[in-house]
Amino acid sequence: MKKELNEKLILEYVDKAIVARENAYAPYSKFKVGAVLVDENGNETSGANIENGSYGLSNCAERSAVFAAASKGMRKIKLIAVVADTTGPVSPCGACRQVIKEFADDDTIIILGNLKRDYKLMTMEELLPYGFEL
Ligand SMILES: O=c1ccn([C@H]2C[C@H](O)[C@@H](CO)O2)c(=O)[nH]1
Ligand SMILES: [Zn+2]
Repeated sequence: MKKELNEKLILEYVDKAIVARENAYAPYSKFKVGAVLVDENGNETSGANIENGSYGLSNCAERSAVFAAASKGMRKIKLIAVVADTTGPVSPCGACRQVIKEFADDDTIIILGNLKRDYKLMTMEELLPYGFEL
């Protein structure tokens, strides 16, 4: 998949994550995050962060996207793009890195971006080296 990726396509995924971010429910932190992922069949699913008045029950955008995809039967993530309104590309939390890894390969493409369309391209292995595996 990496070979087929060019800047135009990367920015298309950044833009899709920006659209997904619009559905974020973040009345407490006001920090909206969006994610879009592509599975091995080319199917796309998106997610946004969904907060709760009991703050600890809030769910990040990345996990929303992965859980939505897995609930539809998706079992292999080939690419995931994440965006937030950050100065540089957003950096996913540790919990989300581990949850993405469950359905990823070492060479799964990770696109980290922001609303200015700055982006950083990396692999799963780079995002979470030495992650937990059963
Ligand atoms: O990579 C990240 C980092 C944070 N959040 C969410 C969790 C919470 O709703 C808000 C502030 O941490 O942003 C994400 O969705 N993804
Ligand atoms: Zn997270």
